[in-house]
Amino acid sequence: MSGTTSPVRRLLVVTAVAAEREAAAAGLASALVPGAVTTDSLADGAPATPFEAAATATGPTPAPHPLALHATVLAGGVGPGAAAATTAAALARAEAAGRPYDLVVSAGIGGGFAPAVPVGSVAVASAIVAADLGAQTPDGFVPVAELGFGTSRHLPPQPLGRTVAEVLAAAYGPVLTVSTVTGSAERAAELADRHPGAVAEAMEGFGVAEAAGAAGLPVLEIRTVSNAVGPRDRAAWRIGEALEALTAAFGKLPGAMGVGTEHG
Ligand SMILES: O=C(O)c1cccc(C(=O)CC[C@H]2O[C@@H](n3cnc4c(=O)[nH]cnc43)[C@H](O)[C@@H]2O)c1
Repeated sequence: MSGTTSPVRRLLVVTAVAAEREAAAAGLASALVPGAVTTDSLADGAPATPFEAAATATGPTPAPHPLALHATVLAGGVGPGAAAATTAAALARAEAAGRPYDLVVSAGIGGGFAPAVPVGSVAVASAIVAADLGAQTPDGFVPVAELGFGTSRHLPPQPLGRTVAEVLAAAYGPVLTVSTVTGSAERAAELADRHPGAVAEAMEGFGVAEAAGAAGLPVLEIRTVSNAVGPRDRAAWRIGEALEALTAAFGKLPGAMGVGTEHG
């Protein structure tokens, strides 16, 4: 059961930076058979490589079952533009190779809306929202969709999105994509006011979702919280804690999708 229209056999996970990629890949590798996880970095032109889990099992390596889940974890760069470009390139490359993806996940660390979503917790998107794409007017911000151009949000497939949130014990609500990290209490309050129930903000989700949508693919966003959305205090970001939470979350993801751990 995947919650998408067909079973997920090939998964593309898009993070921003290498530390996030390694954390997500380690979690997936802990849940899948050896060889089922590949890492990639279109941002620096590096080729895809099989992901080697830190603790390698001894004995013969079972071949991944042809129907098992295969995942590629990509570090696609920071911000919605880099995320959209690298995701689109990865999807096109896989399609051309005859191995198209079934599901795309935007993932990494993010800011959590306090106090509901504290540092170290997990957030799963019920909607992936372009929170600062639009126009500033004398009456306030107008989203790009209300200006008559495109969309301002993408909706993850159901019931998969909600199931993943439940299995990951995650806060479930809109995750905002911003091009500028929030740095004041006033801005945090404005975003929370404009997006009731928002659980987190980050910088790539909407870009990843635009590329997935253009390819006709479903998309999820999973964030682990390194900092509170609010006054800027970069020294207080708990990046290590958030990366550990990312590994734990991705260790649970295949089970949440109900797919792909069987050996051949
Ligand atoms: O310095 C490091 O070791 C390190 C390791 C992993 C990630 C980073 C980043 O700085 C990633 C930037 C990334 O983080 C997201 N993010 C995190 N908090 C927020 C926030 O409050 N508002 C918006 N974005 C946030 C964002 O998606 C960036 O891509 C460093």
